Amino acid sequence: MMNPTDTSFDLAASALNLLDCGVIVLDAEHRIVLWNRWMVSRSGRSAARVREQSLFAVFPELRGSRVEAAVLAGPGDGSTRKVSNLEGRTPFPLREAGSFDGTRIEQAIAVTPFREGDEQLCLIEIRDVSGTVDRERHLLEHAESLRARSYVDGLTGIHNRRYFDMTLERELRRAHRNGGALSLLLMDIDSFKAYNDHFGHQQGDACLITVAQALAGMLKRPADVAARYGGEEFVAILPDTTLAQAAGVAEAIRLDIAARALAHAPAAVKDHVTLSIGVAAFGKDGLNEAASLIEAADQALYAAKRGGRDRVAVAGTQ
Ligand SMILES: Nc1nc2c(ncn2[C@@H]2O[C@H](COP(=O)(O)OP(=O)(O)OP(=O)(O)O)[C@@H](O)[C@H]2O)c(=O)[nH]1
Repeated sequence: MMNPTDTSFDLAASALNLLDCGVIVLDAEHRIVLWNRWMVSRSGRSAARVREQSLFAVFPELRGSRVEAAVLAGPGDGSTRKVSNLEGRTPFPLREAGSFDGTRIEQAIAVTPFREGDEQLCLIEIRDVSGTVDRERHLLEHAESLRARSYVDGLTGIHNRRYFDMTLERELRRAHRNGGALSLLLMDIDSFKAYNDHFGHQQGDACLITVAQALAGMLKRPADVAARYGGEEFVAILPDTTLAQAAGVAEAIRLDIAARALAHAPAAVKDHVTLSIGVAAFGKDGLNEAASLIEAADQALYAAKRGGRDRVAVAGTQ
């Protein structure tokens, strides 16, 4: 060991106390021989109080932890063992300086056995990584919220086209595998240009929100998906639903929107807001690809428009 009268020893002791991390040195019996000031302020225990005591008597909760395992493992190849990421990040009951009942600081811990002369010692370094962990958590939450928002239509709050495309591909694969039914509704607000021209674009937006929310509310099964397809067009994916059942759902939606009696422009076909709906189903006439299924629903929608609007048309029946 160093000579305590050596000035380099004093220098080392001062530097140790200035370090922005906890430093503990244990002897071969795991008794604390060194405990720097960082440890004093974060643990509320002075060096005099803990010196010569076993680390596991000072912190009984370390028993059975990976910190204990790393310490007990002895010198091994003399390499440093990083233990903090292998278990919770707060193995030591340490809190911010001056706060003895606050939350524990998050810790990165390194355990390094070493020899000094004949003595077997063990260095434990503890770093406060609370800021990093907070930033990490914040970034994760931010990424999650961005991901969620990238699937939501900014105006209406229901799913967007991107989510629809992804879900349709997935549901088509599932229907292929299980030989199950899958139907698609393509819905368009009738004479919406006239609505905008008469009431203004802002009220047009409010109308889109009302219709979108009504649609989403009408679809009761958890696997059903309502999305804004673009402009004043909406779409619904109905898994495990046959063409005939989907036609029934479409008719219920049409009636629900009409029953809301939302005033329409004088130039519109009806005096209230109405929907035209095209229905198509997977499997019928080889409609087993997203593009052909959408095309079939679109043609049915066009037939509904041609037929006078405010109606449901089913693919393959016009
Ligand atoms: N307010 C508002 N209007 C939109 C939005 N997206 C599309 N539109 C309008 O929706 C109208 C759609 O008009 P058209 O495609 O001509 O169809 P339509 O007037 O609904 O007539 P039919 O579909 O044939 O019954 C256009 O005037 C678009 O400007 C939007 O986000 N907000």
